[in-house]
Amino acid sequence: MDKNNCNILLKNILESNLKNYQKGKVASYIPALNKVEPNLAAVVMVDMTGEVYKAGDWNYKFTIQSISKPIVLALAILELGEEAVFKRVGVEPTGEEFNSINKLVGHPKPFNPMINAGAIAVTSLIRENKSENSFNILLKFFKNLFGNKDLKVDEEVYKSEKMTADRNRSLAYFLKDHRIIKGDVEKSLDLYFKQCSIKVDTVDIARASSVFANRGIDPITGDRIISKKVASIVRSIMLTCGMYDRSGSFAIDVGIPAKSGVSGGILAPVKNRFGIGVFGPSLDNSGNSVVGMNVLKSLSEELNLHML
Ligand SMILES: NC(=O)CC[C@H](N)C(=O)O
Repeated sequence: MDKNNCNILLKNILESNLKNYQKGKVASYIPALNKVEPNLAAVVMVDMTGEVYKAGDWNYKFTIQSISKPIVLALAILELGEEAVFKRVGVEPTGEEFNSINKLVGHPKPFNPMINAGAIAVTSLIRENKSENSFNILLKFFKNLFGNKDLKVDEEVYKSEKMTADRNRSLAYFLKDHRIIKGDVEKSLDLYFKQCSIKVDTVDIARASSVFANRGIDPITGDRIISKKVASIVRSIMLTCGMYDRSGSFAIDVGIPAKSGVSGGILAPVKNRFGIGVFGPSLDNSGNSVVGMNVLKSLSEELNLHML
């Protein structure tokens, strides 16, 4: 695709969808997230030759939040194998909010790894080894997958979440009581808060997305980061569960696997075509970026990206 034309297309799509930020709200249940300007917006695409197209506030930094969930899922499967991971977490949608406790009662194995309960269970599987603590193992994998050696934790957001995470703490202790989490609960929670607080920009999100789109190979460096099978598992779970209880309507409208985070990012890999990252901090009531979803819908229509 001609680079100039594609950059213009992205700019036009972003501008025509920007006003939708007024239909949502910036997350405030983690107090440090509430400081952002609601009308920031960005879209970045990486194609399978490694070309990068971008528009808007693409270098604005935000915390990755739930977009870390598919990444840690990939790491856990690589470290422990599919069987061990899916013994602790399922692969079915819940139709509930991302931090819901409802479905755990009577069914302590979390429904899927994209909701908080399932993600905390997956994070608890990342164990330290003789030479490295579990956060370093996790961060090293993120740096590799994002092609960015400078990734680090936003300390303010990390502390803010840690101090206000009563819901996540209750989910984790419930999982421990049912032996879904086996180790130290506070350690698993701390690792989860840190993974959610890693600072990224929309280019980082698009690059990580391009690895999933390119079936495990980074299109910019040509390095294999994850196996084809792991890329396929993660894309599949994103399609059915990545947008929480909007996943079904998002699949109909947009037709691209996607994972959102409460700071406003969405990672959306289009197999064999593009890694897409979008950003807009104003959220709908399911916790998904309003501008981000609209931009993805327009892109899907303009570039014929719907998979079904
Ligand atoms: N949907 C999200 O991005 C949620 C992530 C956030 N850190 C939480 O656990 O509540």
